[in-house]
Amino acid sequence: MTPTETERAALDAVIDRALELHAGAPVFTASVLHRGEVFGPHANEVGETRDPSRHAEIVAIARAGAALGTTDLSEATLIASMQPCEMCLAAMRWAGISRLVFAMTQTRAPTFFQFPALGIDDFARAADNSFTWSGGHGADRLSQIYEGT
Ligand SMILES: Nc1nc2[nH]cnc2c(=O)[nH]1
Repeated sequence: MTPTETERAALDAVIDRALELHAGAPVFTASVLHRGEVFGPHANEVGETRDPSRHAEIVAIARAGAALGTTDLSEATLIASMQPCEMCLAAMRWAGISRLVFAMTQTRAPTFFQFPALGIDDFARAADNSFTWSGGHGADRLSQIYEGT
């Protein structure tokens, strides 16, 4: 899948936000792009909420759904600084999102995944390819945050 210009612009903003927030520990950011409107960037809220499920993508999906008054984000694209983890891929699917664009990849930063034997291709296949994705865009800008961790 080739990201649209709007998706690339939203990804650039997500990357910028991660770099702004970065102060040592890895930081993750994500947005939901829905009909040209960007919800985000939002950061991971695991630390402040003490909730291990509060990944940036979950926050972005929750905020977009709340703002739009729906759980149906089937017209949206999920945009993330890091390849979404297994939990976030499931949340994306529950929201009906079928387009995904991200920067850093599991291949380059494998430590952030709980099921390392499974790659995103495996998840797409297991979901009957009901979502398309494109990753690695701008990943070099984030190598200081995620690589070598
Ligand atoms: N993609 C992603 N990976 C993570 N690993 C730990 N937290 C996060 C997060 O918020 N997003």
